[in-house]
Amino acid sequence: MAPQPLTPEEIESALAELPGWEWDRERNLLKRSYSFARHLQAAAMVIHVARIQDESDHHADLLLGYNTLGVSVNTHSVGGKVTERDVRLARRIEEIAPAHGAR
Ligand SMILES: C[C@H](O)[C@H](O)[C@H]1CNC2=NC(N)=NC(=O)C2=N1
Repeated sequence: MAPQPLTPEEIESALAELPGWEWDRERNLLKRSYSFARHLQAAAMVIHVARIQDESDHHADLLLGYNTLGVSVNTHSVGGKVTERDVRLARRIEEIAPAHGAR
């Protein structure tokens, strides 16, 4: 069943428990930027996030920089809106970020 787009209140409520994540209202997506001491730490996190995304069949856009990793996500199947699937992916990524040295 297609996930329902979240209301602004639901998004803000979810973000309250996702430090560092923002709702880009213009592009209607959730985003977070992580920074690292070393490039390879950022690159290693990309692989881990990719595995999580394939497991959950929900994929963010990832932007790997010198010592940064940008994550932005919404749900394509409902026309690019923020749903519970995006919040769930953000929570999973937050769970693994500290072990990668992400700040
Ligand atoms: C066929 C496959 O299950 C779908 O295309 C999945 C893949 N990953 C996805 N990722 C995101 N962000 N939104 C989707 O609607 C989506 N759909």
